[in-house]
Amino acid sequence: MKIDGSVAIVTGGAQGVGRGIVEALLGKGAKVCIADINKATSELTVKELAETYGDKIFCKECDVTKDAEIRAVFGVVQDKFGSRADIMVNNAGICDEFDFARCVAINLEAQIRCTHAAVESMGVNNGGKGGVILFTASILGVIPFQGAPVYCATKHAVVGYVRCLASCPSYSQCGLRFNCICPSYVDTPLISVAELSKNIDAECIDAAIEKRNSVDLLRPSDVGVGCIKLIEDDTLNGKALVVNHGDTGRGDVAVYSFAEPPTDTIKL
Ligand SMILES: NC(=O)c1ccc[n+]([C@@H]2O[C@H](COP(=O)([O-])OP(=O)(O)OC[C@H]3O[C@@H](n4cnc5c(N)ncnc54)[C@H](O)[C@@H]3O)[C@@H](O)[C@H]2O)c1
Ligand SMILES: CCCCC/C=C\C=C\[C@H](O)C/C=C\C/C=C\CCCC(=O)O
Repeated sequence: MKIDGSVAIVTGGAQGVGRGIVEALLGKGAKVCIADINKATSELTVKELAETYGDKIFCKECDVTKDAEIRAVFGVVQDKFGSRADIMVNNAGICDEFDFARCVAINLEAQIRCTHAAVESMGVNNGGKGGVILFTASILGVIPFQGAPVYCATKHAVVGYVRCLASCPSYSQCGLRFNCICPSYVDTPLISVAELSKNIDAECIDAAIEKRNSVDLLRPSDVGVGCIKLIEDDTLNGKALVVNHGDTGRGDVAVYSFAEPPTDTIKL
């Protein structure tokens, strides 16, 4: 699909990976709404980006765990840009093994809530134009990591959800595609503040910390490049695109054992 002139919503777009995706979309000519729970950071980001992109960027405070707030975003976007959304990026996420219910609520349940609202607004059966619904999963959606089993489970679930929706003919008939991006370590606060499980395997956590400290972290803009590919290429549906440095450091990458491999790898 052509991004220039399109309308996009990015949840969790105030900072980190989401901001990288927002900037990639703006750079391709999209008009973008940041839907984020953090009003102050959202407004600061909009202020910075508006210097280049003017009124093509705005924000709407939104807690993605609340249906009414999600639906309000779609309404405000239509009012502001005079057109329904063409691109929805379900990106907001946390890593908290202790408050695991919140981790599931944000990383999985909210992705489903946002998708229901997006399908309603974007589906051609409902007067929408069709488009692309993207998810920020993680490399931990396709490989295990003992330090964060709940986080890993939510990300595996997102990959499964995307594959199901993409293989459903009625969604294709509504003009909708579904893909997810699966980054390895990205340089954002999340990988510093992640609340990892301390009980499962300390050695694995130590190994992960060592790995994180030894690799060049991805930049949010690297993830943006992957998202643009997943949006622009109309043949991509139900894909889980791993973004890493070409080496996960493991020999047992589970995704390759899928019956129909859904994953492509791009080397940066
Ligand atoms: N950083 C990494 O290494 C990495 C790797 C792979 C995937 N991811 C995924 O990328 C996504 C973004 O993570 P990040 O690294 O940019 O983290 P981050 O903490 O820098 O940013 C997360 C953003 O989501 C927002 N957010 C949190 N809860 C929300 C809610 N309930 N409603 C609306 N917005 C909410 C925050 O305000 C923040 O702006 C997450 O889904 C994460 O799992 C991150
Ligand atoms: C020591 C810090 C680890 C923080 C991990 C917590 C959250 C991770 C979020 C991202 O979605 C994934 C980022 C990196 C993947 C982490 C470990 C897997 C290691 C796989 C490998 O060997 O490359």
